[in-house]
Amino acid sequence: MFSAYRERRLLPFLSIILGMAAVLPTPLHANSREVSGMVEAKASLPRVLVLATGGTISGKADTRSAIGYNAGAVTGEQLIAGVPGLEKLARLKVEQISNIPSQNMNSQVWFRLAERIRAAFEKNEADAVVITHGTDTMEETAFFLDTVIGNSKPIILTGAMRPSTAISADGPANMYEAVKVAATPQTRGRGVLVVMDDAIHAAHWVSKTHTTALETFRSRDAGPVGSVDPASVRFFAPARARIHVDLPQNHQLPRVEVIYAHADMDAAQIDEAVKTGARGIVVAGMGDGNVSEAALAGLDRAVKAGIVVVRSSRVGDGYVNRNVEVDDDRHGLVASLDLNPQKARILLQLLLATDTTTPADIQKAFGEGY
Ligand SMILES: NC(=O)C[C@H](N)C(=O)O
Repeated sequence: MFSAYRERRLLPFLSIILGMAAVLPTPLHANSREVSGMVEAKASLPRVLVLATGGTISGKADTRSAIGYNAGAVTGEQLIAGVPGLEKLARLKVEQISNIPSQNMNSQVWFRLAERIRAAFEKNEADAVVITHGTDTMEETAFFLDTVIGNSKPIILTGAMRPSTAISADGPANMYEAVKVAATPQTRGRGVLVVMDDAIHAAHWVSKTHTTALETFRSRDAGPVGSVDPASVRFFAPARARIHVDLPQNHQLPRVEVIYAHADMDAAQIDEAVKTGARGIVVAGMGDGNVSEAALAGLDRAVKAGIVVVRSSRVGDGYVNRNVEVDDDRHGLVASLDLNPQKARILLQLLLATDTTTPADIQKAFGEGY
């Protein structure tokens, strides 16, 4: 409900206390919590529902080593309390959906998120949603939600590369910018976005590209769709048409394997996927989605067994187009165009789960070219 949003009463003696807060030698986080708690969020501000799922943004140092930490150790509520100024951007309500490192992200959490967001928008409980998330699988959650939620209200994912206890933790700045983008009217109708390190990325194109750097998210080919700084939000690319698939009603996704191609590749993993009951295979192919002759023969066996095979690429940029080096028509294969293997897997899972099963129809959903 509206009243449940973080609206804090303006305390008497605000200016005196704020002045004290500025000179007291309290730690930054405790100080920020105090200050933000004393400033009332205006009723005219947009309502942003924060859904916390875990990740390094909720990480805390662990004594096992100088750099060790556990992701998903701080709650969403604590996280918000450490970001001064949010109350000037939006009225926030925080809910904890999970508290896991995103290497453990799974379809149950995806369905929980999708249902919660759908309900919040349908019942007009929120004007936008911000999801705090680990960075390892952020692009996958973003793409899943972008595909199943048709609403034009903003949905922003953000996270951090450094845990909350690190020197120069990036979580608070990313959180601030995510709420700023969520609260900006121009963000409507742009699908699910990832806001990290001053950049705004579309779910379709964004990928994590560096193991540890703050500047890890990159959008393939054309780059980010916008930028954000403490003063402004700017979009410099038009909104992309979204692929839409209905949320499967039974909340189940079929098994789809991603198989990574390499020199000297045989068909062992492909045959194993067929034997163990995969409904689909996505190949992270070499270059333009290529595989060896031996692997292609394995893919032929998979297609004959009724498994849908999508060719994607292990290369980070460019399109995998139909019938270039591989005769997709003859082999009955689908080309992923600009979806990377992990996102192609999600789209194939959703299509199979909603009874789109022929390679021709699946190719249509992936797109047939621009
Ligand atoms: N920076 C991060 O968030 C990495 C962490 N492993 C996660 O994805 O939860």
